[in-house]
Amino acid sequence: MIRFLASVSDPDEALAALRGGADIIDLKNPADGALGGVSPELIARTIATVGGRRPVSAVAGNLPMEPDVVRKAVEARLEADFVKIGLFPASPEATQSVIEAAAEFGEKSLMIAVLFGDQAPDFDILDKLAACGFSGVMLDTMEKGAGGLTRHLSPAQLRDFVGRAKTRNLMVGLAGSLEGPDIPRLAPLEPDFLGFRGALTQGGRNALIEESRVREIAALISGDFRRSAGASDHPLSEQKSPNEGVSGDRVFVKDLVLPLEIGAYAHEHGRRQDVRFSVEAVVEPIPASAQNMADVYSYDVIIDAIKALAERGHTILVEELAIRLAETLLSDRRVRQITVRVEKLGLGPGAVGVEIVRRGAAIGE
Ligand SMILES: O=C[C@H](O)COP(=O)(O)O
Repeated sequence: MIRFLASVSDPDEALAALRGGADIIDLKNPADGALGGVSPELIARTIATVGGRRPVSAVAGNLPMEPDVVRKAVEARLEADFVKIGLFPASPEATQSVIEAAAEFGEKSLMIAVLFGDQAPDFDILDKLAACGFSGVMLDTMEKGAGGLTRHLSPAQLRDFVGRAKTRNLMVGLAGSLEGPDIPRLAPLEPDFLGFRGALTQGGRNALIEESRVREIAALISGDFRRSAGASDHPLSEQKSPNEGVSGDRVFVKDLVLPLEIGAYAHEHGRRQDVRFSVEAVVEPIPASAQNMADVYSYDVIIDAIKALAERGHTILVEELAIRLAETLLSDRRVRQITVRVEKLGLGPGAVGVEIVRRGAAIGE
């Protein structure tokens, strides 16, 4: 099970996170950089408010890699269930001495080391963390304006990190400007927790977190993305072609490209990107006497429906576009089956998207 860590700045936000379904309440001052610390007094008040309903973690702060400074900061925060200690860019010797200095607290609180995915983190340090009594390790990002974790580290690097941590019995977390669409991409790596702050607000990570947004992220994290063994709908089992059994003539529109506001990531909002539509309608056989538009199902109807879709405001998913289009076109009783392909063309690979096949009610779907 993947747990949901929500970073909050005070008791009120802690309650919003708790009500929204966060599993770990993580205290930090987001206005003070990646690991801005809050006072021990605020930690105590938040712990009292949470009242044992969830574990509370606290960051030690944005600290220089000096053993005495880090030791003092951790000592003042031991009331929290976890203390997150940032391993900021420094010489290997300085990093090692900070880890060794923290070793004395391993019995009193669970210590989580934070590495930064945008600062060329050294995963070899995990051996030292395990040897010095750390309970866990996580990745975050330091420069919050420079893109999320998945922009800085490849899927293979993230998998390597999670695997190495687990092999060393370290609890492992991933964070760093993560958004909802990152969850199904990171879930297969099976981290112990995913951490969020910016995605829980409407105006960036310094705005107040909103319970409804916490709820959305909680729902995505608890969703089951894994196929259980022996499931009858195994992808390799024999599938009937969706076109089987539907007869008729075919009217199609191929490769109509329109600029649309579409996408789930924040960077896809407020701009248009090219989307390619291809549609094939299986329709009643065209009568032999057909001579004018009244006798046929026109491809113009398809083009108009696509253009109407492009006029609407921002759409999150290509799937939604495909389904809306299929529904619109199937409302014409002459249409027996619709195949809709919707492709985004601006995301790097040639095209990414979805193709769906839907049948009219009379055909039985
Ligand atoms: O510990 C997790 C961080 O607070 C994540 O913050 P962020 O999502 O704004 O990068």
